[in-house]
Amino acid sequence: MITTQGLEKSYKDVKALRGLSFEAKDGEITGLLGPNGAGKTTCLRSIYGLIHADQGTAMVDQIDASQKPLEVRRRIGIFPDKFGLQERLTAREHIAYFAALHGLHGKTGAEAVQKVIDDLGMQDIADRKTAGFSQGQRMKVALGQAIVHQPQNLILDEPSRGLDVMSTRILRELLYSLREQGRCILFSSHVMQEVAALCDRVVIMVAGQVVAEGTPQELCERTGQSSFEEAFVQLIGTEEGIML
Ligand SMILES: Nc1ncnc2c1ncn2[C@@H]1O[C@H](COP(=O)(O)OP(=O)(O)OP(=O)(O)O)[C@@H](O)[C@H]1O
Repeated sequence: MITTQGLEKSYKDVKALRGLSFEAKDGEITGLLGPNGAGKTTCLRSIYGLIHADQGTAMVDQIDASQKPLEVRRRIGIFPDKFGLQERLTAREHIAYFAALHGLHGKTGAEAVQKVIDDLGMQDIADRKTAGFSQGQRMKVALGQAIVHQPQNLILDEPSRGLDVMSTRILRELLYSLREQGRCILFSSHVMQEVAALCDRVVIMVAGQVVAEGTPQELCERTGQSSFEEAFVQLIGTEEGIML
């Protein structure tokens, strides 16, 4: 579970976060939706302990990210937006490297890697060098690296940016299965359709603050709109910086 309470962060005279409070629950996919510059990346970085908020707290499984960043990082998997793979290494070696970074060595490490390979259905590609991998296969390797230490929480910053249709579908199925396992999945996006299709709950943020949150259906009902797109435009007051 991830919660932020009153997060504030300024970069010189730019106020990126202005008292941001929201919750992403276990067993749910929560989408952080907002236009460019809304503060989504700053929020995710505060949760991961990469930046210190000026005020407020980011908690992961009830642990304060600014006070115990290492403990928090053990509980989070980060899905990168670029899959930088070494072509000479196999998929298994890529994932084993991340297992080792998390202190999983020897038999424990090998078992952790095998579990991820099985969970992600990667048996057929596990021992191939990654040179020539399709985008979907590369994405699975990246996700394997993110979850090899079995984190309770998964964070994705703009996950489908640049993904082809097939890879987007694979990612969606993988996220659904992680949700089934009771994990907390938080992702940021400015692509409305993606959020509406994928998320159980949506947190809409503008200029560093939450302006609305709820299920896509609740947000439609609250605004009296039949489409999430119209509801969203009404809630944030503009269409700028948002992709359909
Ligand atoms: N390192 C930095 N130095 C100065 N200003 C920054 C820095 N990082 C972010 N900002 C500013 O803080 C605000 C929020 O940026 P942030 O990247 O968190 O937003 P975002 O919602 O992730 O945007 P996008 O969808 O474009 O990635 C923006 O005005 C941005 O220019």
